[in-house]
Amino acid sequence: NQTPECYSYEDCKATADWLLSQTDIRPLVGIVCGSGLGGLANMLKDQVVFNYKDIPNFPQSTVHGHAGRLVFGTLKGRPCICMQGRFHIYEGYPLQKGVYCVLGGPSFETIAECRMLHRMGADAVGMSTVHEAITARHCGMRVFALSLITNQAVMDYESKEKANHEEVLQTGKDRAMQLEQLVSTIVIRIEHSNNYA
Ligand SMILES: O=P(O)(O)O[C@@H]1C[C@H](O)[C@@H](CO)O1
Ligand code: HPA
Repeated sequence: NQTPECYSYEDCKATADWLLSQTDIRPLVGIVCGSGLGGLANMLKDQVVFNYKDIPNFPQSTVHGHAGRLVFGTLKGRPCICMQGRFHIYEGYPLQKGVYCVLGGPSFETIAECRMLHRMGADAVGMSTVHEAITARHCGMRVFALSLITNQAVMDYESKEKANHEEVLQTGKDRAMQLEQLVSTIVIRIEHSNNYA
């Protein structure tokens, strides 16, 4: 296993599919065990254990005291998964990040603005979501936000492309079914977790 430049959706799906095919356990909770805390995984009953080196596309633990094992099992009857060893940016792994930046709108960003935002670390730009998330947190709500990336930001002065609302609406339509399924699944899982609380 070599550290890739980045992990694509396909890489991650291959890893997940492989793991799911190896065990019937479907974890509700994931626990990442840091230095010296790998023993937490020993609390799991009915363990199914994988060494990181045997898992397709999986990074390797390099830090002393990180066993490099993925442990499935149950904790107090609830299906869980423990990572005995985690990964750090200083080990050379790419950060799987997505920074959403909000601007006031209603006009789309200029090319100069897109370039500036990109340099500042933004991966996506929009005109919503952040305000709602801030307000909801202010009210003490737990927040999960999900943004569909509907169009590419135009970064090139030579480009003939221009962000437009028709494309945004079309992509929304194209992905509606997947989003409906994703959101329903998330809602079901939230109810499920709350039942255990
Ligand atoms: O409400 P959202 O964030 O989906 O709406 C976006 C922002 C603008 O109103 C419009 C741009 O196409 O879509
Ligand atoms: O390109 C965009 N910019 C800002 N807001 C947006 N909402 C959808 N697409 C965009």
